[in-house]
Amino acid sequence: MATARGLVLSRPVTFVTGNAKKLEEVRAILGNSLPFQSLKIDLPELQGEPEDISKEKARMAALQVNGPVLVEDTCLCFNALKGLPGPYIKWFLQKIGHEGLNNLLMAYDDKSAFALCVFSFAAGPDSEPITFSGKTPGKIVPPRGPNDFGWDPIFEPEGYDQTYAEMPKEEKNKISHRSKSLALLKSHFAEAGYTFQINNV
Ligand SMILES: O=P(O)(O)OP(=O)(O)OP(=O)(O)OC[C@H]1O[C@@H](n2cnc3c(O)ncnc32)[C@H](O)[C@@H]1O
Ligand SMILES: [Mg+2]
Repeated sequence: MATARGLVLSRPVTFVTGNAKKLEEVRAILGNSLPFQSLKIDLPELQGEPEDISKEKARMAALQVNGPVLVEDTCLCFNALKGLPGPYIKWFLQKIGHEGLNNLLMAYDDKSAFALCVFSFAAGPDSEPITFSGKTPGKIVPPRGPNDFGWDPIFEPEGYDQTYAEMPKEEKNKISHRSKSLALLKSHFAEAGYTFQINNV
């Protein structure tokens, strides 16, 4: 529905993810600024360019939810490997672990990498998703810090001497790929004048 102020979403946005740690971070970063509910579905792992993957995830999620959805896809890209593992990091991590990921770079001096998070928002199953990409540069190091979220122990963001895993959560959330992407999403929602009517649900 369009109003003088912009678009009214009559249903809350559903963040669809199978990853509890992502959800935890998204909740911490968004706080009360953008009301959403969450739904735990493991959407298919797709191939291709990060933005296309994220958009396709949003289309699939919007069909399942039949309403406004938010999804994200996260990549870890090694510069020496021309961006790989990229969107395939989940399988690489699962199969070869932190040590194997370090070993992939053994033949190269360049250990630089970047974390990339691409959020997609679709207003419904018939709407074209829009994407918001956040990127944090860093380097791949032998694991340090608690092993409770993916590749956090082997990613040391540029300008820091701690890995994501060693940083206090609030610190990671200030500089992370995820928070940068969510900052863009928030400004888009503010500019588009989306209004939420979550009390009516
Ligand atoms: O259901 P979805 O949202 O897809 O959740 P997922 O766990 O399948 O996530 P991805 O497909 O985006 O794959 C990204 C991989 O990177 C991991 N990951 C994502 N964000 C991370 C972060 O901020 N720090 C460390 N690891 C992260 C995540 O656990 C996966 O193994
Ligand atoms: Mg996934």
